[in-house]
Amino acid sequence: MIETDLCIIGAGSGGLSLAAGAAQMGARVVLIEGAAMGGDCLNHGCVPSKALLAAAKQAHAMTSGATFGIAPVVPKVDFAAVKDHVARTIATIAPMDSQERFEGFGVQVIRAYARFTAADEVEADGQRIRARRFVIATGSTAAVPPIPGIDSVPYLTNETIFALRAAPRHLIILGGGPIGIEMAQAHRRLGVPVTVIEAARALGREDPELAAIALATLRAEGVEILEDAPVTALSGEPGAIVATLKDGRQVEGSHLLVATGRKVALDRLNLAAAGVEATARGVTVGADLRSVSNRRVYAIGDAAGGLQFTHVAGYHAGVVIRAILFGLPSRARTHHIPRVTFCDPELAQVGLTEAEARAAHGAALTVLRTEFAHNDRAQAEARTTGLVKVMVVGGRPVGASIIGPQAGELIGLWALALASGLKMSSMAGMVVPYPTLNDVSKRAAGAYFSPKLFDNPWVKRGVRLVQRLLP
Ligand SMILES: Cc1cc2nc3c(=O)[nH]c(=O)nc-3n(C[C@H](O)[C@H](O)[C@H](O)COP(=O)(O)OP(=O)(O)OC[C@H]3O[C@@H](n4cnc5c(N)ncnc54)[C@H](O)[C@@H]3O)c2cc1C
Ligand SMILES: NC(=O)c1ccc[n+]([C@@H]2O[C@H](COP(=O)([O-])OP(=O)(O)OC[C@H]3O[C@@H](n4cnc5c(N)ncnc54)[C@H](O)[C@@H]3O)[C@@H](O)[C@H]2O)c1
Repeated sequence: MIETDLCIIGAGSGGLSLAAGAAQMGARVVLIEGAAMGGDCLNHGCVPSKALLAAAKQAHAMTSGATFGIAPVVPKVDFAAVKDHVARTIATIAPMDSQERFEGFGVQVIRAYARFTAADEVEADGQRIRARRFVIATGSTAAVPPIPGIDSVPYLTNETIFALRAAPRHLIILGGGPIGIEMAQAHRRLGVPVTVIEAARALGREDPELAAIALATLRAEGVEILEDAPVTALSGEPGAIVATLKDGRQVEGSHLLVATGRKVALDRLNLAAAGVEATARGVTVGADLRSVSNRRVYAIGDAAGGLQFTHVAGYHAGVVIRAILFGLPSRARTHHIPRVTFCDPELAQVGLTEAEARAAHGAALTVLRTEFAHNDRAQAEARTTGLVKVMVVGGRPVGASIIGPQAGELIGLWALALASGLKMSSMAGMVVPYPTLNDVSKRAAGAYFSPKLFDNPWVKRGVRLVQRLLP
């Protein structure tokens, strides 16, 4: 029997952040991981997908230099070597998440799947762990839709696609969410024919105007994206898979990637033994991320049933650490959480989209827009596709949407503004270096004040009066 202050189940983005913080601040911590240290993000998610996208971007650059006077060439893609780059990236980052590093912090790491045996006890690898507090940080896995025939055809998920060493002859991707869209563009740029089949609207959570720009770019690069196209049956054999759509159309491909959303990983936990309530979305928690039915238990990251991002899992770790270590009240908020789909151009959002802001604030809403085409750096780099939209209520931003080069970097400024409740005057008053892409954000903020300054007869009268009086 191990007695400890804090037992964390799952050594992914959330569990690792919490374990490192709690142990370094003096708590006795047991961390239990059933598979690879680092969880989805490192092994099957963010890291491999961004490494693959980077290789794809390099390939694309070779085909798109004509504007600069550089003759396009068809890149020779060594698919296995691309995968070596992906594997190397994971291996280089892995020591940060390793068992040894965490043991160095004083964390007791157990490599096995954990299950609750009582309200205050879990079992893993034959050991019983009793703790003052438990944190469920078990993440999620690919949700596989119950399409007739799906069990009779081989399919890939995020856990298997990065291990493919040979380029698919034709990749069918089921689902046009962030995973589907990122994987579609990455594979297409590496020379793979790709068809995305989306049951509803691709990038359906994003501002439709911005999503349309991303989808148009993918289509122009040769990705076939079928929307409102539910699949009614899957058939075929390895290397020749057929998806039959509701309207009777058939799509044939060599490989099938299922990217239709996530299922929280709670099955192995035997939650009933601990009286921890959960739904298909995740552990039932309040804003404090504490189980509503067992106050010893918290849930963070994907398992908490909300936004599913690595930075959210890390943020959740910070929220619960306050309560668990210091007994202080703390609540997770969402209004300042950014998200990025790392297609090219990148698509980034923080706070409310235009439609959400209009529904919430009606006539009090002002929407500001600036296009990358008005940005000198974007012009110099011939990367002018995209725009920034800022939703403003009462002189403060309530949301920002960006599609364009480095949107994922640019959204950080607006995430800070929303988190800190900054006014538009602070954003407009900021001095950014010239020429940088960040000037699009400053320009958008400036647009909030331009009509008040430039189209205002009182300002003009005031200036004329002062000019008459000044010596
Ligand atoms: C392809 C893909 C790309 C993504 N890209 C991004 C991105 O660019 N940016 C971003 O912010 N997010 C991205 N995400 C989402 C991100 O990976 C997740 O939101 C994040 O990993 C969640 O962290 P977590 O700690 O909740 O869970 P995870 O990181 O999944 O960790 C959970 C861990 O718990 C372990 N576990 C499960 N059950 C048990 C048990 N009973 N006992 C012991 N251990 C257990 C698992 O083995 C796993 O290691 C991506 C996801 C995918 C699939
Ligand atoms: N860049 C990032 O931050 C990033 C990248 C990838 C994933 N993620 C995280 O992982 C989560 C999961 O990503 P995802 O893309 O798998 O899920 P998702 O839920 O975001 O999108 C799934 C898409 O599949 C569609 N779909 C559902 N069932 C279908 C079916 N039977 N046939 C065809 N289409 C179907 C849905 O309409 C939806 O558009 C994301 O929501 C996000 O939180 C983040």
